Amino acid sequence: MNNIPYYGPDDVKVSLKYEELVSALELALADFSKGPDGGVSQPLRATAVVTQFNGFLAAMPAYVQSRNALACKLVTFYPNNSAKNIDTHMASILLFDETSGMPIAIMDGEVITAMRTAAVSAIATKYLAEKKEVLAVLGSGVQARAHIEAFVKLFAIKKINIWNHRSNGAEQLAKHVSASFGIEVQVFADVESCVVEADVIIAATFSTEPILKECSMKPGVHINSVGAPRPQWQELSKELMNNSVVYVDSVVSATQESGDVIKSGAEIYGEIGQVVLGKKKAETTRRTVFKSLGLALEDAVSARLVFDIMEQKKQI
Ligand SMILES: NC(=O)C1=CN([C@@H]2O[C@H](COP(=O)(O)OP(=O)(O)OC[C@H]3O[C@@H](n4cnc5c(N)ncnc54)[C@H](O)[C@@H]3O)[C@@H](O)[C@H]2O)C=CC1
Ligand SMILES: O=C(O)C1=NCCCC1
Repeated sequence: MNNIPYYGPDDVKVSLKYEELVSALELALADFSKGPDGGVSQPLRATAVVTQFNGFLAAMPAYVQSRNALACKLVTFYPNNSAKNIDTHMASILLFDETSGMPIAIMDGEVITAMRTAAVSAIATKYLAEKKEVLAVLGSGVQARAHIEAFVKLFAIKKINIWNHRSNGAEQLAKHVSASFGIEVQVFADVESCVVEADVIIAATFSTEPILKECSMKPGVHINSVGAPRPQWQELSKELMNNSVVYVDSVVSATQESGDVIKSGAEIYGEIGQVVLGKKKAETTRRTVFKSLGLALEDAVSARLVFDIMEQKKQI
């Protein structure tokens, strides 16, 4: 592993553009949902649990043939870090040459994790949301911010509603959004008022209990839920899950990792890759939930994009 390049968070930020990420990930998710013929190899992530510190270390390897992307992300998530002002997620990605297995780059995985998760929610939203003007965001951390940045870039968002269980987090995010994008932003003290007029809802919290429950929502509202990535954790209620058409990134991941799916017993209608392929209907008039667990293939494709762009820059 001598002399392989390291790409830090700033390199990743300048390399990745949401439009390009969405196109690349849409095709890779479709490849994944083709099954064995799709050229994607991705085992369920292996997670070590550090019980006494409420911490997790996950290994996420994947190969995506159509993108020449072979990589493994190592990611820790420690929900209690926020009280200590330390990042709750830390990640590194090792990229390999697919022909020889030789490591070719190591890079920051935190920016990639934020951007690719938001990009995948945007793909689900593109297909499943009838309207995309009013966005309700539950949570005010890294994912909430990345989702707002991606959605403002990709859709004609007119208003953003924010709720967080600690109101100062929501206030801070609202200030950032208003200063950066000049869009109307409102902070809400309760989830119900935050979501009532929304076309699209993002749930991106570290909650382990349902925070979004049955309440007054637009009939065709689309919900992206990216939190609750453990089998015992939930951020959506059982009733909400059972009264929605549920799409996932991976049936294997959702049925083994998602408390929202496992504890509700809700039926999964299909994978978002099957929607991209036209094999499952994109429901837009009924309420839809996209349950995202996060897939290693998303990291591999993103890391390969960063590598190719950084290599091109060296040639100039
Ligand atoms: N689906 C995917 O691909 C990915 C999912 N995630 C998950 O998304 C969620 C958010 O991640 P980040 O924004 O990076 O984390 P973060 O630590 O930056 O933000 C967490 C947010 O949840 C809030 N929160 C904490 N405890 C809560 C509680 N008990 N009830 C309600 N809200 C609470 C915090 O105030 C904060 O707004 C986490 O569950 C994380 O593991 C993270 C990366 C990728
Ligand atoms: O996909 C990821 O990366 C993660 N997903 C959920 C937990 C934290 C990391």
